[in-house]
Amino acid sequence: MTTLTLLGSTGSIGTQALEVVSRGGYEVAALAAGGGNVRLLAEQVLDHDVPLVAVSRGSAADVRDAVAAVAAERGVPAPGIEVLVGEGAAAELAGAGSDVVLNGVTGSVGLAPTLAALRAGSSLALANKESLVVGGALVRAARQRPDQIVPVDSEHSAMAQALRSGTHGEVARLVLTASGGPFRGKRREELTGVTAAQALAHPTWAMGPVVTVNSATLVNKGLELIEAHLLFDVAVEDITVVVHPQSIVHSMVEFVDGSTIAQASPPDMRLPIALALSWPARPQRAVAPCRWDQATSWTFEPLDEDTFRGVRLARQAAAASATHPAVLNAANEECVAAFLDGRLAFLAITDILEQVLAEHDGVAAESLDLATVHDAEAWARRRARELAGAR
Ligand SMILES: NC(=O)C1=CN([C@@H]2O[C@H](COP(=O)(O)OP(=O)(O)OC[C@H]3O[C@@H](n4cnc5c(N)ncnc54)[C@H](OP(=O)(O)O)[C@@H]3O)[C@@H](O)[C@H]2O)C=CC1
Ligand SMILES: CC(=O)[C@@H](O)[C@H](O)COP(=O)(O)O
Ligand SMILES: [Mn+2]
Repeated sequence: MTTLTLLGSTGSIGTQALEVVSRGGYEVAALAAGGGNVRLLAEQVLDHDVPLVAVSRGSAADVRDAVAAVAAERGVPAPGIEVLVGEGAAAELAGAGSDVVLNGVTGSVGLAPTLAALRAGSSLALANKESLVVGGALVRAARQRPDQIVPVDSEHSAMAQALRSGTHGEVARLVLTASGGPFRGKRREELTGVTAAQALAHPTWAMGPVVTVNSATLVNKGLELIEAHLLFDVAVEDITVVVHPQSIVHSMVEFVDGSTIAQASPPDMRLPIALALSWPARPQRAVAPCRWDQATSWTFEPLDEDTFRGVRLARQAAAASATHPAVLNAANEECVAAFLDGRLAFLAITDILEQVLAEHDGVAAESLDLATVHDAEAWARRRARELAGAR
């Protein structure tokens, strides 16, 4: 049995990971969540017989009471569980050592658990792209072996699979596909008054709110561009973004001989999750493969970078300094929270990111440490809040 520590268990990635786990072969050693949904967490504890739980907010009593309530409803005795509480609790779990740690937390709060899992020697199934983007060279340096980080993000899972077709020196470029989000085809002036509900209506994926808004601004694709650069050691100039509205080709690798290798499957995160858990082996049970007995068409189109500036901003951040990517992400987290609260207009998100990036005094890679990253993030969050408040 492979032991699994699952961070962000109550979210979109977390719940789908537990569906994969239910197919067998894994022992869930520990679960971490924010504490916003202790009822679901308690159900997961009982469903998967989990002895250890962490929550960043709330109390151990809240979790134990919820477990006792669910156990009573099911007519079973409440299991004794260990509960860790606080902002450092997820990292403590990640550092305790499991065969695999799946980081499915949202936001740069995932950085400490990512570093802890790598230092503990666990295989890190990484959905939390923010930790890699923010930590950059620090995360890469924490790896104890080159393949210790296994991507869960659908595009990077696709690239990792396609990269098996050649050597690093044979790669001409990575082709990162984007759905285009709910506003694909719209011009900038048509996006002035769009609401959070409209931005949350993703055309192909059902995901948590932050990554869904990031898909709408194309900031998700910008973060994924930096993620691909860091994971696969390919220059950002050699990564092309192409819009593929069907979300079936999850990304591609073009090799020096002109061959392009693509990975295709219907938009269902259970496949990249299952693959990340069993990597480098393939899961033995298929997750919803493509139907080849029905007419279908896949289309590809260039990204309108003047309307959707998330990718361009990420390219600028990656080129500017070692801390600009962390600043981009931190400012974006603040702007997305304000947008979801109805305090900020959709178009203002990338306007503010552009300004915060331009104002940041970057730090060179040689001087990068965790404190520097945290300082840069704290500055970016303050500045983004000021700019959002002034609008
Ligand atoms: N959803 C998807 O299909 C995809 C997601 N990703 C990436 O995966 C990550 C997770 O996304 P998604 O599942 O959509 O997000 P959700 O918002 O659905 O879930 C986030 C999870 O993180 C938990 N959490 C929040 N803060 C903390 C904390 N401090 N410590 C521990 N757990 C915490 C939440 O707990 P609580 O419920 O208690 O608040 C919840 O379980 C993101 O980085 C996203 O970009 C990548 C590709 C696809
Ligand atoms: C499922 C997944 O990996 C998401 O990150 C997805 O990429 C979002 O879709 P977009 O292509 O619209 O950003
Ligand atoms: Mn993705």
